[in-house]
Parts: sequence; C-alpha cells; structure tokens
Amino acid sequence: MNSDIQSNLYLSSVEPASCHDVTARPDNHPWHSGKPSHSAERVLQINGLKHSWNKDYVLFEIPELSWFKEQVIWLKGENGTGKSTLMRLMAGLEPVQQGSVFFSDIKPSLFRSSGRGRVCYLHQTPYLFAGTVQQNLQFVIRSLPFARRRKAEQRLTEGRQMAALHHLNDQVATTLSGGERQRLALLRAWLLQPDILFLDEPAANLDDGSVELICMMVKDLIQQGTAVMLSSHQSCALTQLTNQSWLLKNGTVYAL
Ligand SMILES: Nc1ncnc2c1ncn2[C@@H]1O[C@H](COP(=O)(O)OP(=O)(O)OP(=O)(O)O)[C@@H](O)[C@H]1O
Repeated sequence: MNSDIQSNLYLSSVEPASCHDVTARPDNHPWHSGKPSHSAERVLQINGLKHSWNKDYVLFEIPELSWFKEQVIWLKGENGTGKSTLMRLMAGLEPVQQGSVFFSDIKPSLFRSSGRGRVCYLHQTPYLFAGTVQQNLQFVIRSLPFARRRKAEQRLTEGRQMAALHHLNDQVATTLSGGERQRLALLRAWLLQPDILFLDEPAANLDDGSVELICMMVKDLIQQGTAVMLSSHQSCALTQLTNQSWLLKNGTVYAL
C-alpha cells in the first residue's frame, strides 16, 4: 500500500489492550477528559503532546488527555486550530515530535510497521483506488486477514444497499460524485470494522440524505464496538451520535 493510500485509509493489525489505571484530573484543567470511571476501557492516551509545523509557532500542546471506549468524540475547533493534524497524529499518520500518543500501551508508529490493521482515518476528500467501485471494495476486503475476509464478503451486499451504491458497482470510482465518494470511503471502513475510526469532516459538502446514510453506517460501527472520533464544523445528524466534545482552542484541547 503506498503512502497516499495510507494517509486516507490507515490500517493496522494490533488489537488495543484494555487499561484500567485511570487517573482523575482536577475539573478545571483544560485537558480534563470528562467522565472517566474506574471500569472504563481506555482507547487512547496522550501525554505531553506538542506539535509545531514551523519553529516559531506551536500549533498545540496537550499535557494529558484520555479517550475512553464509551466516548464517541466530536472534535471541535475553528479553521486552522489543528483538528486534522491532531487526528492524523493520533492515527499515526504524522510523526510525534514531542510527547506520546498511545493506544493503551502501544505507540501508533508501531501499528504502521505491523501492516494490516485496526485503525482507520478517513479524510474529507477520500482517496479512491483506480478502478471500479466493486474493485475498490474488493481491494479492501483482500487486505483483511483471511479469517475476517469471509465475514466482510458476506456484509458486502448489505453494505452496498446501506451506502446506496448498489447501482454503481461497475462505475469507475474516480467519476463518482462527492457524496458517492464519501459513502464509498465509509463503506470500505464499514467492511473493515476497525477498532478505531477517525472521521475528518465527514459531512463536509454532503446533502442531508448522504449524511443520513453515513450516519447509519457509523452508528452501526459504534454498535459493533468501533471507537469513533469525528471532526465537524456544524452540528448535524452525525454529531448527534457523539457524547463527548473536545475543543481545540488557544493551542490546547478542552474536554467539554
Ligand atoms: N503538512 C503541513 N505543513 C505545514 N503546515 C501545515 C501542514 N498541515 C497543516 N498545516 C498548518 O497547520 C494548521 C492546522 O491545520 P489543520 O488542517 O490541522 O487545521 P484544522 O483545524 O483541521 O483546519 P480546518 O478546520 O480548516 O480543516 C494550519 O495553519 C495549516 O496551514
């Protein structure tokens, strides 16, 4: 898989381990993560994460932040505050400059080297492989370990209906409309059933009908156990699936 593909559909094979040593933080700290409970399974842990694109300006600095399994997160923030950068860092698509990002006890950078996987990042303008819709879907199914491939194949017909792509099977994927592309990208993720799904502005430029379809697939993934984080500028059906907000502001993250 080349780096372009990885940057839009990133897979790993490592199963995140559960973690129970939750440390309570004072409520007035900007990084306080809301409602940790001692029984909560942690998806991800950030410590001392600092990122700069140039040496004169720190984009953000996050002392400590936890994401727990029961939290479906809406990442908010004004244009340019670093939402995409943060998601890409969490997905292991950007190198960590300072601090750490752990999926429980495993660094995302180790996910990459271990190949096929469990973490998926979808960009707002998803990369589609050359070829038809069907070939795009088959490519993803073939990327799965053998044991999971059969199940994905069984889900294909249902998925195509759910994404309203059943009539576009033989169409060249690069000729799809914006909404159809987004639905195809999400259908690929739906077939993969990742442990963690990052959706970067999934509703951008979509009409209400497409948002509803995407919403249905994301809801289904959440019910199947996928931990989901999405960024979105506006409130929509998708953001209604979330139960925790992280606000990127003044160069740090506030868990609301
Ligand atoms: N690869 C890069 N090299 C240099 N600067 C970058 C790079 N990627 C992003 N930036 C800069 O970092 C800042 C944050 O960008 P990012 O895309 O993460 O913000 P965002 O909150 O997702 O924005 P938007 O809401 O507009 O999508 C911007 O000023 C952007 O120009």
